[in-house]
Amino acid sequence: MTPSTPDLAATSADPLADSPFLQACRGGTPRHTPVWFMRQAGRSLPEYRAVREGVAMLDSCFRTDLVVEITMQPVRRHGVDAAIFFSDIVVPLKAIGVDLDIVPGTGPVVAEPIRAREQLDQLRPVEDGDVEPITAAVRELVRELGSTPLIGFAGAPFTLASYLVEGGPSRDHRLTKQLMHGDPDLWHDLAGRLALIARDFLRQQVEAGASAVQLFDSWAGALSLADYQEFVAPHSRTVLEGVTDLGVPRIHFGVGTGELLHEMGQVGADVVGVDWRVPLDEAVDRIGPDRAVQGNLDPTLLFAPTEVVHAHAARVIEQGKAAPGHVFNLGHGVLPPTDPDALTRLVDFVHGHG
Ligand SMILES: Cc1c2[nH]c(c1CCC(=O)O)Cc1[nH]c(c(CCC(=O)O)c1C)Cc1[nH]c(c(CCC(=O)O)c1C)Cc1[nH]c(c(C)c1CCC(=O)O)C2
Repeated sequence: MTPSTPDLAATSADPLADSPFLQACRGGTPRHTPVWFMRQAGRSLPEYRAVREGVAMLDSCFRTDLVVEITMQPVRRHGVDAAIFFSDIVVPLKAIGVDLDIVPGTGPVVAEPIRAREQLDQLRPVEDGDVEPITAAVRELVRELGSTPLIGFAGAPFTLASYLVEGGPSRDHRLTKQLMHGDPDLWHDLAGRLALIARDFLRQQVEAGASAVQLFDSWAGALSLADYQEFVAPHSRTVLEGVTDLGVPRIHFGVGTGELLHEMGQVGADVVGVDWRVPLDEAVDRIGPDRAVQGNLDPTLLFAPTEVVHAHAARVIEQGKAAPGHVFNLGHGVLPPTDPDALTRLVDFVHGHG
């Protein structure tokens, strides 16, 4: 290169090169502890409730303008270190034509719950055309977000299967476990199809510009370790290892997964999300020293006085130092009645403290 040639590396510099979130995911020590919140976009924000007025949840997920606006809202308001793409775990199922809806106050409800082999054919692969408004939103968001990374996500096979088999949210996942143990071949076919759907949905988001992914196995904590290993781990591995070549950090999270943390780290995760039940230093002992962690302030603590929230947050940051990288988050999603100012104060505290 002659001295007069512009330095290409400098002119096309990667705006995400200094991202504290990406550095922590990769096991580095960024300038401050990065923080984002599961469900940061949503009902805790008055600006969210305003734009969602009169628009059904699933319709909003297929409207590029709304996805972009809703994803940006918490980034503008709280100054979090990552955006999470506004969508839902059932969106790829809706996109391939599964008859389901998201009922306010309940969650996903499936018109014809899956109980028999003949019903599996509807679970075909997600093609690019099925999710065009969504990938368009990802492309637009990545431009608008600049130096803030975008996290893409999908629901893991077990959590998706639970909604499809039960027909809606379930406390005990009875029918799902009945299928697993009563007809293991059908279970593995179902979970295998869901794994390909989740994998392809993640790939589509990353190819459109998302710079990390999170696989939500929210309800995996309902399983014993033995059942997780036999019936779930191989399928979650298909999803996470199916995006390895894209080179983005992979976060894997579930609720009540204290007994599964090690295994969840072994199915292709770079970062293991931990709920509030297990202190992060103890979680690191279980997961092993070669994974970053994400978590884990109890979301209900945000209803406590600020000094109590911050004392607990300081403890989370301290305990997170046991891991090679720590992304601060809640132990599960933001609860809708949370005061958004409490979230903004928490972001400022984490940035000033870590
Ligand atoms: C289990 C699960 C679902 N959806 C999701 C999970 C995994 C995460 C978790 O464990 O919480 C994932 C999800 N759903 C939503 C996001 C948005 C991104 C973000 O985190 O900010 C994410 C990451 C939006 C949403 N998804 C949903 C809402 C609320 C709908 C509304 O605003 O009317 C939002 C903002 C609906 C939904 N969808 C689901 C539930 C249980 C609900 C709540 C039902 C209710 O209480 O009304 C299924």
